[in-house]
Amino acid sequence: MALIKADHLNIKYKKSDESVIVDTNFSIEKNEIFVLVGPSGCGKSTILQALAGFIPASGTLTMNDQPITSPDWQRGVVFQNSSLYPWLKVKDNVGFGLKSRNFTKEQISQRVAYLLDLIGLSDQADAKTFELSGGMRQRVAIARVLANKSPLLLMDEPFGALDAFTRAKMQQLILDIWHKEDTSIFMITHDLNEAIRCGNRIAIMNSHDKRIVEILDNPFQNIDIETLDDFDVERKIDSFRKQILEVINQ
Ligand SMILES: Nc1ncnc2c1ncn2[C@@H]1O[C@H](COP(=O)(O)OP(=O)(O)OP(=O)(O)O)[C@@H](O)[C@H]1O
Repeated sequence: MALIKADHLNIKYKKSDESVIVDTNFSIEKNEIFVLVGPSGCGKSTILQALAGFIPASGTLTMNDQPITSPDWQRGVVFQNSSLYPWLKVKDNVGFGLKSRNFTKEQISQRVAYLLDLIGLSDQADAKTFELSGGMRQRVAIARVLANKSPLLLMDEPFGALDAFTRAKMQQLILDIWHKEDTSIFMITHDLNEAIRCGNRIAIMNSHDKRIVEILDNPFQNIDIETLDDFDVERKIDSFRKQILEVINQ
């Protein structure tokens, strides 16, 4: 059974007459990284918001066969500029969501310590978030969502505001987390190299169809394109990138 199922999905914003998403179909399997790419304004974030339960959609949209009707901890969201609680220490930001659920103090502090180690910020546990760099803040935002053990992470351009070097490190971090944690990921990116490095499957939208028009299996997941020096593989990746671009520009 697919984790997420979207059948004949339509999404329309309240104050608008026209649907932004029309009759789209896709599923997200358990433990997959599903990446969505497409031109600016095509409706990627709109799909993510419906998945999060922030906005209503018509058609079928289910998680584990249950309709998605409102936000809940089962779907954790990371935005490009996720806001943290500036008055709380790093460790309290990470553990914040757990306090409202039935966990003991001991369980919370164990989970927080594990996550800080996972994101490489154990030394910053007592720092305030404004003392951190952009990349560090984004790592805390990811850990805060992971703390809930959400079966699905929804990431909207999570590394869009970071420099290329930090971005590459964050992509590796996401892959490491994905290997260690029992989670699935829906990620939006503008960066095709990022899509090819991280996605198991790459879903593609163009600027006019208002739906996902193609979903490709990615044979190159986990390959660090930036440091690749195998000419033959590089050529194949280049042709895969062109294949994606052709669909985007259809
Ligand atoms: N709250 C809203 N109310 C009305 N229309 C909206 C709202 N949010 C987005 N839209 C419209 O929906 C369309 C899709 O926007 P969306 O943000 O989903 O695109 P996107 O593919 O994520 O774009 P980008 O890559 O630039 O972030 C756009 O035409 C946008 O103007």
